Amino acid sequence: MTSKKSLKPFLRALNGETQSVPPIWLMRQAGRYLPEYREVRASANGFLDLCYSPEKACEVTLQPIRRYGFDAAILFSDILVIPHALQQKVWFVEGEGPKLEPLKDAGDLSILKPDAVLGHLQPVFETVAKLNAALPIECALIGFAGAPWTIATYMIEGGSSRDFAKTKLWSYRDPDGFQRLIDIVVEATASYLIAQIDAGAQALQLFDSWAGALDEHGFRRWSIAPAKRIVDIVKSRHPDVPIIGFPRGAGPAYIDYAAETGVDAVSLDQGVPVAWAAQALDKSVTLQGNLDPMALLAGGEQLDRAVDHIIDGFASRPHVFNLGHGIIKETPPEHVTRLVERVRRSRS
Ligand SMILES: Cc1c2[nH]c(c1CCC(=O)O)Cc1[nH]c(c(CCC(=O)O)c1C)Cc1[nH]c(c(CCC(=O)O)c1C)Cc1[nH]c(c(C)c1CCC(=O)O)C2
Repeated sequence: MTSKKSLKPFLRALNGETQSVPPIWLMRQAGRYLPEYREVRASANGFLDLCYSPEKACEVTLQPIRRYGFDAAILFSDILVIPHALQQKVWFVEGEGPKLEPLKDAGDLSILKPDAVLGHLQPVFETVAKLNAALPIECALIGFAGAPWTIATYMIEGGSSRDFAKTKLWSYRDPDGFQRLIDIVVEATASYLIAQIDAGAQALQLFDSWAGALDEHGFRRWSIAPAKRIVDIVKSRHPDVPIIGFPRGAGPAYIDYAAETGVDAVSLDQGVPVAWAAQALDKSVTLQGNLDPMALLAGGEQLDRAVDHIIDGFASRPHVFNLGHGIIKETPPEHVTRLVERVRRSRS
């Protein structure tokens, strides 16, 4: 039997424990700001090949753990492996980001092959199993997926987008057809996350990176409702594995997300005021965040001040220190060293 005390610090925070020094990990902690990542990346046959090569994916996941001793490792993969596993065409262009052959309307949904998903993703589960064996005992392993709304934006826009016009217009003009796409992604994502836990993931994060683009009604239907269904399905199989929700840009709607989806924690973007979140969000929910990635890139005393503000503001609640969004690739690795030392300075 594992007592609460013997849990890793990161899992203790997700379990609702307030700690004098919060555990820390960073979104996109494995990536191009690290020279050792760039070296492995150059040896792969493109970015997706790196995601599907268990040995290499395991190596790049471990790199930031070796360098900084973070409290959690996040599986190295990408949210776009789900459209790819559904047999949509997905590729990455150097310097431009992801490209997909876009779905135009509900008539294109027959392209998607839900039965192919788990077979396609076997290499990812192999990476999870390797990591589970390789990670230091005090370091937790996070599995993840994109939330259906965010995944749908890539599937419909064919890549990154500024205004999500095609996706939003589809959702307004043909909500039933759009719901069918969301349902396909919900089912694929829930089985993908369950398989990650079966392979050894100890916590999950659901990235709804573009939740902030939705209006009030859209947020309920396309962000909260699908997240709740995924949480329900995953928890029916693995009730004890904590889930972090990240409805980036949700603003005051973070309150509804935390209360209504069933997640154990929410990750806050840097736009959320610390004092507001600390008092307004359900006390049973662990808060993660929310340093501005640009403050980390800038470094220096302003970084220290921003870190202290977050640590102090969340001191009376269970908290996981993180960024408000992914680390920027120009960030000097020494700034991350400074950040980790600052967060842990009271740890003896
Ligand atoms: C929207 C999104 C994506 N991917 C992800 C999100 C959600 C989080 C967020 O909002 O940032 C999530 C993601 N992407 C990656 C991880 C791995 C684990 C980690 O956080 O260290 C995770 C958790 C690796 C990656 N995913 C990507 C890279 C860089 C690609 C490379 O090495 O060539 C990495 C390390 C590529 C990617 N993947 C995606 C984009 C838009 C891009 C291009 C942008 C960029 O180049 O930074 C889609």
